[in-house]
Amino acid sequence: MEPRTIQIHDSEFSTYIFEEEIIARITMLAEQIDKDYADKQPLFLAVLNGSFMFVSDLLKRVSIPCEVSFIRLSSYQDMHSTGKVKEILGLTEDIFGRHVVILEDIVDTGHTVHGLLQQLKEKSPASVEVATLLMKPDCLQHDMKIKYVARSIPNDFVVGYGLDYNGLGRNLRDVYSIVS
Ligand SMILES: O=P(O)(O)OC[C@H]1O[C@H](OP(=O)(O)OP(=O)(O)O)[C@H](O)[C@@H]1O
Ligand SMILES: Nc1nc2[nH]cnc2c(=O)[nH]1
Repeated sequence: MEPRTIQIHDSEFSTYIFEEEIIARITMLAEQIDKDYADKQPLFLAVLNGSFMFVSDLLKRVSIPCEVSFIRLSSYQDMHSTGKVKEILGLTEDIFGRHVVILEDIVDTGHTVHGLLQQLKEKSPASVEVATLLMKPDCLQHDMKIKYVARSIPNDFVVGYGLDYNGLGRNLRDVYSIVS
């Protein structure tokens, strides 16, 4: 496949993970989830916005009975200045006793997923795991295990396949990495 370079806002990006590889990796992830969650009827919780393409391509390939729901996380400053805390918006399901799988496009510092895991665990699910398209292991700032990772990447800013740069780039079929 021919590499392509694009401009988004003030920055240049180059093709990094092509659609074919993305789909192949997602297919493997779906097979693993099918095995691990057979007879468990998991509830997939997709974290918007960035996860929308990943969620669509993953769940088309998951064949066990399952449910899916979409949540957003609103950021606000904690009163005690411990950093950003994120409140879950749109979680209407009762997750008590359920097998929950969080779906993310990327785990970078891990702040988002870590905060979400803490809040979900307070609601006593039977289990909670995370499935992410991309992960930057060198950036992770929390001691946590991400069970399902389609692709690990270095610490470079990426766009495409749901991920944006200041609002643009989510519609790209491939993942692009920053050049300059
Ligand atoms: O591991 P972290 O450092 O917390 O970064 C990962 C988060 O960043 C992105 O979301 P963003 O807040 O950009 O919102 P979006 O999904 O609407 O683009 C991504 O979708 C993850 O939720
Ligand atoms: N678009 C985008 N969003 C992110 N959120 C956390 N890391 C990233 C990244 O590399 N790209």
